[in-house]
Amino acid sequence: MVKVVNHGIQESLMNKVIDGTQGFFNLREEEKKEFEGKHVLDPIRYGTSFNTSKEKTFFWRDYLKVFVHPKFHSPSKPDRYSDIMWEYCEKVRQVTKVLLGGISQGLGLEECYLEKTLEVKSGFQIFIANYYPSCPQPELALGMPPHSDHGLLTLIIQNQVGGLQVQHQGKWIHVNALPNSLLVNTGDHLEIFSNGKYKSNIHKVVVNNTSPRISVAVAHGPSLEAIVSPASPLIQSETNYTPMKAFFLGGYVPSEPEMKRSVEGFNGISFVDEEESKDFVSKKRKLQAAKLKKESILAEILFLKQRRRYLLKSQSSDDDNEKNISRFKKIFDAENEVPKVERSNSGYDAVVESARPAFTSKFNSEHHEVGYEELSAGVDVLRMECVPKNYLIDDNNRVGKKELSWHGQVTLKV
Ligand SMILES: O=C(O)CCC(=O)C(=O)O
Ligand SMILES: [Fe+2]
Repeated sequence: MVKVVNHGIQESLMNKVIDGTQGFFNLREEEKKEFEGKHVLDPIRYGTSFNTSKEKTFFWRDYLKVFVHPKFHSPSKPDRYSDIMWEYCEKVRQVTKVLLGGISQGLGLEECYLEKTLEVKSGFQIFIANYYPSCPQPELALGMPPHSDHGLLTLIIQNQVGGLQVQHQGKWIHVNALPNSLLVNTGDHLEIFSNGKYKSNIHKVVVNNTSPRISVAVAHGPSLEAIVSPASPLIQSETNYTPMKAFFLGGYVPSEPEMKRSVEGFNGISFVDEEESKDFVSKKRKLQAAKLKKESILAEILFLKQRRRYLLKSQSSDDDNEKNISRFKKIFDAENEVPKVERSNSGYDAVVESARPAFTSKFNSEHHEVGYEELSAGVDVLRMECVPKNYLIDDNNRVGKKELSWHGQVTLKV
């Protein structure tokens, strides 16, 4: 983690971002609920982190996550928040570009090497506003569990209340932010790209019982199209990092350890909680299996079509062949089925277009990235099946449904 000062972003703008964020979390519950995304890929998601299923620690945080690049989204409330977000995200992206240039040079590469290789210009930028209410029993809760961030660099500002801690040599160090500074976390993609020279830092957030804390973390990553591998000049004969897809939702399912790491990272920049991730991956696996099945059926159909053509051509008077032909005819008079399948596939992108999240260039038509039909299909399926998961501890410390903004209602029990 580093602290950046003299970054050129006006203090007044940073204050407006924090005030606007406070304004957002101050909205009435029904108003905020308008932005309560249903699925991890929704471009705007307001929600609450609350996980009691396994751990005995409670996560004490509300959040708003917005995909702001390559396509800009923002909540329509409170007034002017959108403009402020836009201005801040532009500025913070410029700072990130400069930092990445410096990092690239620090690795002995050309200044633009990292930016070009990882297609950062069309990379993702996610605005994550965190609200940690003061907590009656802070020793039993965490704002955010230990994690590393998933992308390249996450730039954080906060109101005057501390709580961020970084792990250093096995110990948790409290981060004292300098006034008007940006706190910068190095992410997993940077660790891979630098072949381990820049480690992604592990951090967590603790809460307190006096003042609510607000932080705004803006995460920056490569184009989701990019395969993140160690920069070739940094590759050594041994101990190389394994390349990974910038975003595993883009058509490939991660291995268990990768999944674990990604989930940790995702918690960090708060894409998903663990259950949601696992659920997503298991659905994606099923979809991939279904896709394979569909492909093999289509291949079989193609083969039978050719065979039919061949048999028709040969015009054999042979009885057996007659029988075969009429059998094939029967099958392929149901040939209409085939164009239907094909039609629905080729139309997929259009159908799902409106549901596409903008953060992922893969799904973003403006960036001409189409064809991830199984993911698109996954999005659709998940949209239908995904139920928001908000929980409340009842008096017997069981877990059940809960409304958002639960902090006031909940008694902590371990
Ligand atoms: O609230 C903070 O200071 C840190 C937030 C964070 O770690 C994250 O959003 O990944
Ligand atoms: Fe983080």
